[in-house]
Amino acid sequence: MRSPGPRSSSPSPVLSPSPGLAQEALLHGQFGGWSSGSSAGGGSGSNSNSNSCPSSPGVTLPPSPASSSYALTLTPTNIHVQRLSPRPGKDSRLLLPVAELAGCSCPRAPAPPLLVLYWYPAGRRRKGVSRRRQVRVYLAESRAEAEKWNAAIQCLLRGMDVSSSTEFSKSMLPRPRRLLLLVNPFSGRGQAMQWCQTHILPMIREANISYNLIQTERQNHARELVREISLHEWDGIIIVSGDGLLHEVINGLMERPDWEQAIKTPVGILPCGSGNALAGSINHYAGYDMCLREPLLLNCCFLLCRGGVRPMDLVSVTTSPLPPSSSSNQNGRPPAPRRLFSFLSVAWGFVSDVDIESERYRGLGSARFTLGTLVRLASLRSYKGRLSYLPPAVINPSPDVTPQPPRRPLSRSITEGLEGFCRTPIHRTCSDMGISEQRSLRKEDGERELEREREREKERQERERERKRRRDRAQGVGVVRASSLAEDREREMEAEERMEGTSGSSSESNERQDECASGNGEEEVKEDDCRSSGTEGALDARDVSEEYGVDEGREAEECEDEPLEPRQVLRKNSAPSSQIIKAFFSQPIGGTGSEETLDADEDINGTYFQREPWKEPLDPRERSLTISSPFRHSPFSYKSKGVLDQNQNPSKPRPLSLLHQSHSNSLPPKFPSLSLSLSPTPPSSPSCASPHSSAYLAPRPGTPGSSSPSPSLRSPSQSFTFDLAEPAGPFKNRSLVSTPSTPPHDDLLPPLDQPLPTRDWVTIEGDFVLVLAIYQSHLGADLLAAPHARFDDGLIHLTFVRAGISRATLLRLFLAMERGAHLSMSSPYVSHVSARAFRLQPLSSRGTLTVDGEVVPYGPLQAQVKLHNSLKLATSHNDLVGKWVLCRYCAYCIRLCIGQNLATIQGDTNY
Ligand SMILES: Nc1ncnc2c1ncn2[C@@H]1O[C@H](COP(=O)(O)OP(=O)(O)OP(=O)(O)O)[C@@H](O)[C@H]1O
Repeated sequence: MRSPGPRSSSPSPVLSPSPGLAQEALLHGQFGGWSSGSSAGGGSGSNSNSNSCPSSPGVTLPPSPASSSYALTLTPTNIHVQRLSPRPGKDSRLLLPVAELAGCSCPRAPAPPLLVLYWYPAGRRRKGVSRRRQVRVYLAESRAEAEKWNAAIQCLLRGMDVSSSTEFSKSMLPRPRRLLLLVNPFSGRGQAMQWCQTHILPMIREANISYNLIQTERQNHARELVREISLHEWDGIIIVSGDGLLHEVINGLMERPDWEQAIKTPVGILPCGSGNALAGSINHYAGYDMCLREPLLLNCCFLLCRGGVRPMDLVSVTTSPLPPSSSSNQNGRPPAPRRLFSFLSVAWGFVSDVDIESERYRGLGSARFTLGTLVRLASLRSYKGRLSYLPPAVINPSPDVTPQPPRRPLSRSITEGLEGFCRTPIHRTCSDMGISEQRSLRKEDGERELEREREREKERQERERERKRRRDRAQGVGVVRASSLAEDREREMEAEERMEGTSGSSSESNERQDECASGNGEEEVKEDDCRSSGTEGALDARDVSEEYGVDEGREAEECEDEPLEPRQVLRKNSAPSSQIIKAFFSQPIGGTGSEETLDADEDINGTYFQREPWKEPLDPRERSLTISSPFRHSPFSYKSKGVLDQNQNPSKPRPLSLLHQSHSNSLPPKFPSLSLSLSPTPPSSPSCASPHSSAYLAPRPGTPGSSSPSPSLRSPSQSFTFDLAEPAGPFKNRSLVSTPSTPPHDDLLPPLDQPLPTRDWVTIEGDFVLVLAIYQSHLGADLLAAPHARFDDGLIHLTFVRAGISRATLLRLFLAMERGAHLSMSSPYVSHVSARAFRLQPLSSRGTLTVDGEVVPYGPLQAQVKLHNSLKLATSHNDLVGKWVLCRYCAYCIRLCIGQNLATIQGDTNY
């Protein structure tokens, strides 16, 4: 039945005019009541937030028609309900905003023709606003009528463009959305599965969403799953857990070869963890009051059912490598910096300490953080370190800021990233520097060289033909003697040629030696022997040389019994390539090395990339450590040489007095040793600092990425002593690089072990109580740590607290954070800044670093805003309700777009 438009009449049974009815009416009709309603406005309604869900889709409703009747009018934003037989003292009208509906249904026959509306109006609770479930059921005149209304409401819920002229039918509806739900049954207080039954699944069914629910069985299970699944089958991946599981999922997506597409898969979170920071942020952005537990879950689940999607920044984080003792290094591979992607935060000091140490109080739910905060306050620590950040004001990175030219191969960047972590002389000897020099030399020689080569080749062929003729003639006389005579003659000729060669000019000699080397058939055989005796490695090297333009004649240098010394002398210019070949030959072939080459390809730079997509080492120890307290063990802390670690007893809390450089309870009174440098480069960097830094690892002076005039000028600092053992095995210097599909390049940051750019960066060095980098508004569901943060603002919001702050002030800071009022707190020890990238260099020997609440190896770490991810979440923004909005660009690009910087936008769309 087409709506005749809103009727302007009261009293009943006609609808009275209301502001909502000023809108175009899509449908209008009369319905009977169903069962006994309890809410104002009449109709049939039932309130429920419990498991008992009598009118959920698929559940047969009890046949209890009510005597009352209703006039319903559907507009693009509301359903107006008018009770046609008003009850005294009760409001006869009810407004159901479409925005508050999770879904609607029309139960199949033989059920009566019912229109069932699942309404979640916001209601005030003790702590915050939460939605309460109400089911309203109306009996239509016919099934067709019920189905038409059902289709019309679903169209509105899905954000489809409709008007009063639209013929609503079931067929015009898009297919139901399909969600993959990943549930961590142990998150928070272990209630995730229970809440699935009572809250999540009923609402998802009501929203007509198809789903597949998988319980995770172990840590990294979700990560492995999303690496493997075919993503096009899903409209979104929803985490029913805390933030830790979402961290796994995002990194799993980024580890896929098709990560560029994969990361566009909408993801969402239904909070069942203890911190629930992202859920708190979603709740905040949607305009709801702060709330926890079930109210928060209902809000997020409701938003999920509405299906709005917002882009969200993703931050690329590079952490220090795993310590060599971990099993990932037992296969001979050196420790490599770890790249991961973060959606929430990086924390060091107080915040990460509380997060990890309060694991022991997990049973308390979110209250564990309160208790952990009090415990840590009682024994306040500070940590020495250096924090550098790139303020957002710098829009166009200068060439200085991006030391890596874009066309440099990723493998090389990664190798450089290993500086200070491993010593790799041999491979660096045959690195890109030697190759590029060789290649540039050859370029300079250019065509002249080519011409000479052609001439030599001609002469060689001519001589070859002459020899052949002689041999043929000799064969005609008497095979044995004649051939030997011919050979003698050949040898004489060759000797003559050699003599001429040595007495001629150097370039001439050079040519003749070439001829000698290649023109003599016998020598060719020997040389080939030599090559083949050089094993596959020689052949590989030759292949490589062909590809990279390395001199063909270099293999002869390996044949020491060949009469080619003059050639060697004269071929001085090819020294770099011969070094390269020597380096290749000096690699033991077979054994471990050969085995490694099975799953890895080596490039000419001495780094390697894996053929197989890189798999996160599933180190059982790492797994267990991720959610463990550093009191029991300190998994990733590295020791400065000579610092005695007296905290080996895993069961014993670490005595504060033993902390290296820690001030524990006696915090320094005022800005202890704090230095702020705006520019130039920070006093030292991990690369400069590491005594293990090798000249081989350093970029050559004057080359891109080089900041020091000479490697020898580097000044080791005591601050960053990487106590890493030399990895064993022939391929020890190979870097562990990423998947074949290269993950996005960090354009604002040099490799972790190289100095930061000299311009634009701000560096603060001193004693910190905490450093927190956050990109969402909430640090926990009840901690509004960055009130101004937006999902896609392209910014990292840094808060750092310096040593000297009193316990009382620190406590006040966290209390104020609950309301987001901490920014207005004035304390000389507390700073808040925004950045696009930062680097954190802990100088204290022990501590805890977390990324999205997960422990990462302790040591230098850096991060930059990189990608946006289309997070599946709905907001109260009308334009997004019911739509799947996928933005192609990261927030950075969007901001630039506003600034009309098209060149940079184009440059940035490649990831
Ligand atoms: N089945 C499982 N068994 C053990 N650990 C798991 C399982 N599934 C996931 N995990 C791991 O448990 C850790 C904690 O999970 P999660 O962060 O989701 O909950 P939480 O810590 O309670 O919440 P929050 O991070 O919000 O405080 C994560 O590192 C995750 O990888």
